[in-house]
Amino acid sequence: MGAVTRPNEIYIERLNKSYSQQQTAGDLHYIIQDVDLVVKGGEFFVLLGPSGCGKSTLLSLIAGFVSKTSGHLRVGEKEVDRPGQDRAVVFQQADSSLFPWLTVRENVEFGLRMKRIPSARRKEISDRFIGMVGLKGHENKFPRELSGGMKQRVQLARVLSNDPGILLMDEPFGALDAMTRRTMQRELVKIWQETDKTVIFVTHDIQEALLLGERIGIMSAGPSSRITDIYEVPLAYPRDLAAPEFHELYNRIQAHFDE
Ligand SMILES: Nc1ncnc2c1ncn2[C@@H]1O[C@H](COP(=O)(O)OP(=O)(O)OP(=O)(O)O)[C@@H](O)[C@H]1O
Repeated sequence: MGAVTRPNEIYIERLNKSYSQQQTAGDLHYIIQDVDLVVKGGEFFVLLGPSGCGKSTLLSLIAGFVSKTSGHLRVGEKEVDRPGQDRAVVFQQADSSLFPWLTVRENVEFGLRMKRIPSARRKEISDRFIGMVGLKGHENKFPRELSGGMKQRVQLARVLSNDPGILLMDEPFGALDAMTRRTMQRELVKIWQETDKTVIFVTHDIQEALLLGERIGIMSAGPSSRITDIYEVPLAYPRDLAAPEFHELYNRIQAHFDE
């Protein structure tokens, strides 16, 4: 018997995606081609690659938003063919995912309300995650009254309150100013350490990848993009930007993109 698969483990083998039904194997019009990847349950994995290489496409495949052309894609024991409550996506722009007519608390509790969780329990859960993302005291504000960083925190609290085993994050801090971005990166690491979720985090920023990931998968430029290399990051959290090991890894990864 093989090892027991955790429900928040992701298994990808020879995964292909083409947006045209007419494409056949070997055709250069695949967006991603022959992607192999296993992400362990509870792991923080970063997908790093140049703009347009297919990072969001791979994330959307894992989310079940788009269907694969061929290959295997499993979450736990199940082949992915649609979105599921075991996976949640955090997008770059919180605006498109928050309801402007609901307060911070109502936005965070939205999924719980849909699941008909009683209000006392909803409040307990939303209090926990609003606190965790540092929004205590802002519960009754509407999205229009919040900064970009605060909206992104609401999005994260809402996703966490639904308790998915897997967080799929598509450049979630890309639109934030540098200082807010650093704070959010630190807090995300803390939240991940507290909740044992699997995180797949998409970025094209090497420094961000090195601050966050236990492993970093490098995607080649598209079309027919693949994960060409995987780096282990053997540095303790919180990561020290000034450490020589950090610079050394940064330079090795940068070299991929200079070729
Ligand atoms: N619905 C679609 N139909 C056709 N082509 C698409 C579709 N969605 C994405 N693509 C193409 O797939 C390729 C990869 O796009 P994707 O958004 O996955 O890249 P990315 O690495 O996330 O880029 P970025 O870092 O700029 O967000 C691009 O060439 C894009 O034009």
